[in-house]
Amino acid sequence: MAPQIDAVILAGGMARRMGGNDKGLVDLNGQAMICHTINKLSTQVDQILINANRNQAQYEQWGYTVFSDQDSGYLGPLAGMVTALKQTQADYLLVVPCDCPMLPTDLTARLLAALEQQQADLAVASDGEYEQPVVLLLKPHLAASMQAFLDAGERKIDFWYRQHKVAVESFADQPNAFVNINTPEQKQQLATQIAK
Ligand SMILES: Nc1nc2c(ncn2[C@@H]2O[C@H](COP(=O)(O)OP(=O)(O)OP(=O)(O)O)[C@@H](O)[C@H]2O)c(=O)[nH]1
Ligand SMILES: [Mg+2]
Repeated sequence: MAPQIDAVILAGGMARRMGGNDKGLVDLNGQAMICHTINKLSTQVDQILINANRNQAQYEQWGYTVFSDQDSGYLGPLAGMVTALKQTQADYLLVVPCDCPMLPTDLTARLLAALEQQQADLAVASDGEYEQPVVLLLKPHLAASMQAFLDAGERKIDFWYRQHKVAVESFADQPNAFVNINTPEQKQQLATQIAK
């Protein structure tokens, strides 16, 4: 039987480089940025959860389950991940950021295959050069270790996952897959590219 896979889209940051506007909700070519991410994921997972610390009602309008960090201190992406890991009933949790609108359509399948083949606890995507620490496939039992890491005051995601058996899956075949939008200038550049 195929494993159940939930996805959580992280939209819980302060988006300071975007000028403090909620990054998931800023317009990218006529749609909220997170809608581009949702469109990429919708056929890849059983359920999509959205992690946001403000504007929850606006995210709920699309019918997805929205939740905020258990710890409301803006502790970084791990705070959203650990909350989702504790909530999910699925076999795996796919984690992606809201600000990567060009994610691969075979992201889940390839991360799962890598994880299973290597009998790993988690899989991380790579662009061929750099690992993408907020693009992960996780087993829910990892919640305890992630919570302990946060409780110790640690925040760096790759430091956390290196404590476990990690499969790295390269998407070097899709050069724009992890284009990451942090500033209005980057958003404008991608909008122009998509429109071409
Ligand atoms: N749940 C949660 N998610 C976060 C937090 N900080 C960042 N993220 C998410 O993690 C992903 C990557 O973070 P960044 O690109 O640094 O986003 P950001 O922190 O909102 O933006 P900056 O303030 O410009 O750094 C984004 O999807 C953010 O929404 C947080 O404290 N809690
Ligand atoms: Mg940040």
